[in-house]
Amino acid sequence: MPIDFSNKPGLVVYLTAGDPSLDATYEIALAAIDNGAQVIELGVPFSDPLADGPVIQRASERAVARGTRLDDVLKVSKQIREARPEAGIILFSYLNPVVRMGLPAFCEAAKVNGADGVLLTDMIVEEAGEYLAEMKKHGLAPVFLAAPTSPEERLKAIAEHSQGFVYAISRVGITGAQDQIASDAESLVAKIKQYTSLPVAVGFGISKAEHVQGVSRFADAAIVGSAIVALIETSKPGEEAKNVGQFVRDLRAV
Ligand SMILES: O=P(O)(O)OC[C@@H](O)[C@@H](O)c1c[nH]c2ccccc12
Repeated sequence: MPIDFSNKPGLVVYLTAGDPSLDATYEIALAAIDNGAQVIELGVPFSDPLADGPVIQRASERAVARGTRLDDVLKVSKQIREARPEAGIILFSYLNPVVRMGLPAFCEAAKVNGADGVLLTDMIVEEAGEYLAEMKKHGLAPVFLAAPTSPEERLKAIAEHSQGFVYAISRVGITGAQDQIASDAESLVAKIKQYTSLPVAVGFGISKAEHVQGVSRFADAAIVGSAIVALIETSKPGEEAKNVGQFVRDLRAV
C-alpha cells in the first residue's frame, strides 16, 4: 500500500530532483522516508516554474543548470522504489517536459520506474481525458490540485478523477513557507471530503511541526516543500540527508 497515511500524522515531502545532485536527492528521499515521510513528491526541475516561489525556483534553476532531465528523475524514482518498496512516490512536473516526451510514453516510464502516481501542476481536470486514460492503463494515481477558489463543480470533478489522494492548496498563490496556515484550508478539505473518501493532503506554506499538527486535525496529510528545499540549500555539502531526516522527524513529533 504505497500511498498510506494511516500512521498519523501523514506527511508528504517534496524534493526538486537533482538539487544539489541526483545522488543527493536519492539519499535525501531515503532519509525523509526513514524518518516518517510516507510519500515523496519527486519534482522534475523546469526552467519556468510559474507556480513556485523563490525557494523552489532557485532549486529548479540549480538542477536544470546541472543538466537534470526527466529521464534522470525517472531513474531516481526507480532507485527510491527499489530501496524503499513501502514508500509512496508521486512524480511532480509541469506539463511541458511531459508533453515533450509524449503522454503515453511518460505514463509508461513512470510505471516502469516505480512511481505510484503523478501530479502535473498545469494539467486541468477538464482537459485530462487522454492523460486519465493512460494513467488508468498503467495503474497510476492521478493527483489533482484543488484550490480555495475552485468552484464546486470543479472540486467535484477533481475529487472524482483523483486517485491516491487529493491535493488541497491551503491558499491562493505560489509555493513557499509561511508563518500561519490559511484558515481556508479547513473548509476546502471539508468540501472535498463531501465528494470523495480518498485521503486529502494539504500543501502550501507548511513549514513547522505545529502546522503539521494543525493540518492533521482536519486532513489526512501535510505536504512540505519549500521548507525542506530551503534546508537543502543552506546545508553544508554532504549534510543534506542528515539534516532533512532530522527535520522530518521533528515535523512529525507531537
Ligand atoms: O513549498 P510549499 O509551500 O511547502 O508547498 C508544497 C509544494 O512545494 C509542492 O507540493 C510543490 C512544488 N511545486 C509545486 C507547484 C504547484 C503545486 C505544488 C507544488
